[in-house]
Amino acid sequence: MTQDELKQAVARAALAHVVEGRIVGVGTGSTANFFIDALAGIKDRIAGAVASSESTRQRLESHGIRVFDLNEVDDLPVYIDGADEITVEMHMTKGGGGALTREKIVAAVAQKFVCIVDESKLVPVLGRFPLPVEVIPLARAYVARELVRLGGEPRLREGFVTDNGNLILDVHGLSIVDPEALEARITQIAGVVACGLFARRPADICLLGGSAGVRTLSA
Ligand SMILES: O=C[C@H](O)[C@H](O)[C@H](O)COP(=O)(O)O
Repeated sequence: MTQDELKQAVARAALAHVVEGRIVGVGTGSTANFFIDALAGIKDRIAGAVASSESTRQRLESHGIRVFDLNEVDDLPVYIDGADEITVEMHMTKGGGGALTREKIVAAVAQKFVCIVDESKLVPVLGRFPLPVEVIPLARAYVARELVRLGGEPRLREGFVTDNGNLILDVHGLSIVDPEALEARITQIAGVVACGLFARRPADICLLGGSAGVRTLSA
């Protein structure tokens, strides 16, 4: 199977976690896009969706799925999204598409986070994928210096502006031995909006697509 076929398989499997008659939280990226396309097939059985990015909002709406503002939603049973890396502890690196901040907010509201990935994303330790950090433009240089002090090599994502009007520093070479501590440490730097580590709010389950089919993992 190709990587896209594996992504499609986990996206379809995620439909089983959508709660009928309720709003579903929807992530961003190529795997989430396959999920949106699958969700269109059951759109009459859900109340609508909340989107973690403008691109996701547009894709949902193009399928005729009603998109709610998160501020209108006080109870979200499930959030479904991809990841750039995930461990068996359900810790993730996210933000390859630059949507990490809104993803983190929607994930925080949701009762359950279902991560959908192909098997190439499962890693023993996070860190091969550069860690995205969203920063306020004014703080770019300061935050970059602080990230160097933490042992990383931050690189500005050239020509990219987030949905929130901010910049992304992709941090290479970090040793992520304690993801929760590092997430807290980076988030505390003045000017950081969010860091792409999802360890303090890990996934609840992971649907992992491989050549033998879709496996369900949980911590
Ligand atoms: O900002 C983007 C998100 O965190 C994505 O969920 C992540 O980059 C994975 O994307 P893809 O499914 O395209 O590999």
